[in-house]
Amino acid sequence: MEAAAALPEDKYFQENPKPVYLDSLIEQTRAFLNTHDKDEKIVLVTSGGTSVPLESNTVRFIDNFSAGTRGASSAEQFLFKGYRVIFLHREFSLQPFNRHFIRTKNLNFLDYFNAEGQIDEKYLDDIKSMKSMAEKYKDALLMLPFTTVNDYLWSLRSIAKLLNNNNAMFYLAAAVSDFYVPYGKLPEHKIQSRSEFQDKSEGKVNKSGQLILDLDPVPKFLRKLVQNWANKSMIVSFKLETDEDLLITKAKQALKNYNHQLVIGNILSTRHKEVVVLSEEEESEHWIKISDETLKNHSIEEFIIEDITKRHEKWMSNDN
Ligand SMILES: CC(C)(COP(=O)(O)O)[C@@H](O)C(=O)NCCC(=O)N[C@@H](CSSC[C@H](N)C(=O)O)C(=O)O
Repeated sequence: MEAAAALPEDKYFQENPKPVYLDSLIEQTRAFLNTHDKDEKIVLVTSGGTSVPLESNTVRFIDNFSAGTRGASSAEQFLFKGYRVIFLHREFSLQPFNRHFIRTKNLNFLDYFNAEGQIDEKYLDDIKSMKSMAEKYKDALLMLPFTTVNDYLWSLRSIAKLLNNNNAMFYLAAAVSDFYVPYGKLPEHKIQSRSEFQDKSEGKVNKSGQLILDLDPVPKFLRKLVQNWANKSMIVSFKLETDEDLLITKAKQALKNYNHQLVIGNILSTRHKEVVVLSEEEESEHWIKISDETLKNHSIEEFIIEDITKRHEKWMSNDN
């Protein structure tokens, strides 16, 4: 059977309804932009994985892996570099500053407190220092959540149109679904596990009780972002692979296909320790690698953002 062709980006937005909260997200973004000079450096950091609901009243969904570490840690580094940050993140994924106390090895929320309900002495300094940093940067950080790939695409397009300027950077670390169930094909109610209980029009479970998934490709929104929505901004996308043999080729292909400024390639299993930066200008691959020793007291995002912000300075001075 012929693979379904991806909807052209504009058609996607005609056929898949906007999230109910989109107008409020746009208002929040406008208000955030209005509280600062328009030529101040700003970055949209996307973070976490998008989900693909299988029913409108969602019981089942397909998720994209991402803890949100890359995005949340990068957001912190951008703030330290004087950027304002719009953090478009998967709801409940890791967040700047808070991330240091969530999903840490063998430590749960209540482990930070003693029997009297006070913060345990041994964690007090860390918590106080993170709290003061979160306070210091709170006015420079706008937190905007998404859940589904549809939430993400509508939000990205709306924010991009407001941000489009050469002092703005797009740092696309979110793990975005490549396949989805178009709104017109989405069953309204929970798919029944036994075919005799489901409305024949859903046809998701066959006679042998197998769940048959029929997903369409997500439109290649990166092209629209580069050529239209944010054509004045510097755009950094991430290429995620699990097979090392594919990484460089796929990252170069993305750069060629979309004509944006940077692709950061990473392998799922080594993403905390090494990435490769490929730019439209340089032919060579620029690897950023950190040792296990360095990783004890630093994050790779410190080195990534150091590199990326230097490139953005150049980009802005060339008055692109
Ligand atoms: C998700 C991770 C690996 C971080 O992990 P955590 O720290 O655990 O959060 C991130 O570094 C990354 O590669 N993010 C990007 C992953 C991704 O989905 N990249 C897309 C490109 S952007 S999705 C755009 C669409 N497919 C298109 O081509 O237009 C891809 O590889 O294909």
